[in-house]
Amino acid sequence: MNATTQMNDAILQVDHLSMKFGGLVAIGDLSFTARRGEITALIGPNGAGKTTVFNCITGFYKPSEGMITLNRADGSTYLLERLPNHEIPARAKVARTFQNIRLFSGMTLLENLLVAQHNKLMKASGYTVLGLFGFSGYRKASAESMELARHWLEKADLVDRADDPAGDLPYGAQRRLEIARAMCTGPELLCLDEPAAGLNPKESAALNELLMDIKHNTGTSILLIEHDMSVVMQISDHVVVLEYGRKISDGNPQSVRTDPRVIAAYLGVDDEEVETVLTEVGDEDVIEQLDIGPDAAHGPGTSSSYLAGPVTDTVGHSDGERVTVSKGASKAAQVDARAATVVSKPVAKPAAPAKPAAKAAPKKTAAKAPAAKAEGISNRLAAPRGGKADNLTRIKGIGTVNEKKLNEHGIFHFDQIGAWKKADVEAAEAYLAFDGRIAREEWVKQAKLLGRGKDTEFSRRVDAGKVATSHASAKTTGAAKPVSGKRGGGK
Ligand SMILES: Nc1ncnc2c1ncn2[C@@H]1O[C@H](COP(=O)(O)OP(=O)(O)OP(=O)(O)O)[C@@H](O)[C@H]1O
Repeated sequence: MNATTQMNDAILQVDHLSMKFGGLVAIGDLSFTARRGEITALIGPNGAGKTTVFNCITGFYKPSEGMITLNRADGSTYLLERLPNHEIPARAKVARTFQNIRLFSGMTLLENLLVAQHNKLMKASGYTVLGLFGFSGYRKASAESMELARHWLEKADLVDRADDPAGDLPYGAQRRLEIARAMCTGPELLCLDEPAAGLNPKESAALNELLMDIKHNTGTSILLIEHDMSVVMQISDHVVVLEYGRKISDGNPQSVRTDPRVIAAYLGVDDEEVETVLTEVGDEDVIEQLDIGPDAAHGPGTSSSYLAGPVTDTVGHSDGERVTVSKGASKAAQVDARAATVVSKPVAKPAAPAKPAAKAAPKKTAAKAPAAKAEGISNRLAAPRGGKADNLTRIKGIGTVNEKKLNEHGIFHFDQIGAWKKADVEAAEAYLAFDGRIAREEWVKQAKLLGRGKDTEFSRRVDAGKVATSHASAKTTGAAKPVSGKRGGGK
C-alpha cells in the first residue's frame, strides 16, 4: 500500500475496553482510535494499564468487556478480541515487540529475520520436504525473504552485522533488530512496548529515525508505549494518556503535554519522575497553571473518556488482601476537584496578561497532598542497621525522593517494608501521599523477595543501570551517588 493513501482513517478502534484481574480493574471503559499512517503513543505512570491494553490488542488477554476493531487496508475488518491469538499477526497483520527483548540470541541477525518469515516460507514449500527443494514457488519465496531481511537490516543500520549472533549486539541495536524482525512480517499495525527503555541518547535518536522511516515509507501504523517523553513528543502524532486504567487525556502531543490532568498524573508518581517529565516537556508554566486552576482549553470536565465513570475503589493485593483505594488516588481527579473549586469560587486573576499572572502564583504544586506524619508505621528504626541502608530504589515504585523520605522516617531496609501490615501500608501511603499505590505496586511483596537476597525483574533493571537510582550500584547499600539513566517502566 502507498503510505500516503488512506491516511487518517482508523486502523484501530478500541471501544469501551475493560480488563479485570479478580477484583482489580486494570483497564476501565477505555476508548480510543489509532489512525492509519500515524504514530499513536500510549503513555501513563507505571501500572496505568498500558501493557494490558497491548496484551488485549495482541490476543495475550481476552478482555472482560469491549471491542477492538482492526481495519485492514484492503477493507477487511477483524474483531481482535474474538480472533484466536495466533491469527492476529497472520490475518489481522498486527505485530508487536515486548518490554523485554525477545530475540533468538544464538542465531545471527539474518537468521532472526528469516525465522520471522517462517510461515510464509512454509506455505510456499507446500509443507513438504520435496517442496523445499523442488518448488520454484519456494525458491522464489526464499529469495524474497532474503531480500526483505536485507532491506530491514539496512533500514535498521545493522547490515554490517548480519552474520553476527543477535546476542552480541549492543542493547540499542537489539531493540532495532526486534523492530526489523517485526517489520519482516509485513504488519499493518506495529505495537512497540517501550522501545526506548534503557537506550542512550544516540541509540534513542537511531530508534526515532527508524520509526519515522517506517511511518513515512511503509503502510505500517505504529502504536507505542513509551515512558521516554522526548521520544513521545518528538515522533508521535497522537497521544493517549492513561491513569489507573482510565483515559485522562487524548490529543496531539502539544495539547496533552499542557493538560493539567496529565501533569498531575505524573506528579502523583514521585518527584524524580515528575522532574524527568517536566524537564522533558520543558514547561514550567504548566506547574504554575496547576496553582491557578486548569486552562479552560485543556482542562477537565470536557473529556468524555475521563467522565466514563468510576472504575474501582478497591485493588487486590497478590496475597489475597483487598485494599481500598481512596477516590483521591487519581491525581487527575484531584485536578478535576480543583477545577470544580475554581469554578465555584473564582480565583482573583487579572484579566491580562494571563501568563504573568500565572507566573505570580506560588510555586508549590497543587497536585501534591500535604505530607502526613509517618508515625503510624510500626517498625521504624532510629538508624540503619550497621550504619548502611538498603537501596530501596530497587523496589519498583520507590524513587530517590521517596527513598529519602522513608529513610528520614526510619525505614531503611527491605525487610522492614517486607514486614508491613495493612495499617503500615496505609500509614506509608498517607505519608507519601501515594494513595493506593504501595498496594498496587506490591512493595511489600517486592521487599520480601529483595530482603531474602532475591532479585525482581525491576531490581535487575536497576542493577543494570537502566533505571535511575540514588546508589552507585544496585546491590550497593552505601552512600548515595547519582547514576544517570533513563527511567524505565520496569517490567
Ligand atoms: N496478569 C495479571 N494479573 C493480575 N494483575 C495484572 C496482570 N497484568 C497486569 N496486572 C495489573 O494491572 C495493572 C496495570 O498493569 P500494566 O502492566 O498494564 O501497567 P503499565 O501501565 O503497562 O505499567 P508499566 O509502565 O509499569 O509497564 C497493574 O496494577 C498490574 O499489577
